[in-house]
Formats: sequence, C-alpha cells, structure tokens
Amino acid sequence: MTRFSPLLVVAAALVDRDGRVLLQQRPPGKPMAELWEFPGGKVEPDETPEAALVRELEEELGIRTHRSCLAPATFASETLGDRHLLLLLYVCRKWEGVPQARHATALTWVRPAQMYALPMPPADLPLIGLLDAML
Ligand SMILES: Nc1nc2c([nH]c(=O)n2[C@@H]2O[C@H](COP(=O)(O)OP(=O)(O)OP(=O)(O)O)[C@@H](O)[C@H]2O)c(=O)[nH]1
Repeated sequence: MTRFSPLLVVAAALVDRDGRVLLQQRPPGKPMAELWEFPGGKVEPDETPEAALVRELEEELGIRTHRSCLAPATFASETLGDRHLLLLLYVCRKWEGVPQARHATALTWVRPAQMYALPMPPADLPLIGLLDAML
C-alpha cells in the first residue's frame, strides 16, 4: 500500500479594517524566492495546525494571536517536487502588535483582487478568487 505523507503547511490571511490582506515576499536563496506568500509555515510533529500558525506568526511577524482568532477559510492541494503540499489557510482579523518582516524581504497589504498582479506560489493561485469572494 502506498503511504501518503503530505507536507502540512498552515498560513494566515491577516485582514485589516480596510479588507486588505498581508502578504510577505520570500527571501532570495530559498525555493520560490521573491514570490509573495501568506505568512505561515510547516506544522511540526505533535503540534496542532492552530498552534503552529500562532507560533509562525510570532516568529515571522512578531505578532501575537490566539487560536480562537483563526477562522478556517480554505485549503490548497498541490504537488511540490517530490512532496504533496496541503496548505490550510485561515482568516485572522485580530492580533496584537504591528507585523514586521523578520524573515521576509518585504511585507505588503493588498486587496485580494490585487494579488493577481503579484507573483505567488502556484498553490496560492486558486485561493485568490476564494478570498476575493469571502472578504
Ligand atoms: N507560508 C507559506 N508557505 C507556502 C505558501 N504557498 C506555498 O506553496 N508555500 C510553501 O509551503 C512551504 C512552507 O514551509 P516553510 O515556510 O516552513 O518553508 P520555507 O521553505 O520557507 O522554510 P524552511 O524549509 O527553511 O523552513 C514552502 O515549501 C512554501 O513554498 C504560502 O502562501 N505561505
């Protein structure tokens, strides 16, 4: 029997009061360098997806939130090289602190429709229309 071992990644659409969403730019030297992505990262073994996302938002942006502020929104399913990525996207409207680019090259706040003009990872492309309809 084939074992399916997906790469489980969690990410957040942080939404501000004007309905704009935060994207971060991946640094040079990494896979998919310079593409714009939702903040987040891999779920570690023995970690819940929500705990992973709270941790990643603190590490990457220096903001604090709580799992009760993470609303499951949609997901992406995409083959990435020899792995299969499952990306769980949450909407978050409540956090403490001002996001800072601790890992990313840059941050930007955009409306979902503006994402079509930005280079994003292939897995993220189907999420744009869904966010546009949702927010
Ligand atoms: N955070 C995030 N990751 C995404 C998005 N779209 C997407 O394909 N990914 C992929 O999901 C994985 C996220 O894991 P990660 O952030 O821990 O990986 P990384 O390559 O940046 O760092 P690392 O492997 O050095 O820890 C990467 O392979 C990344 O390319 C997205 O919108 N946000």
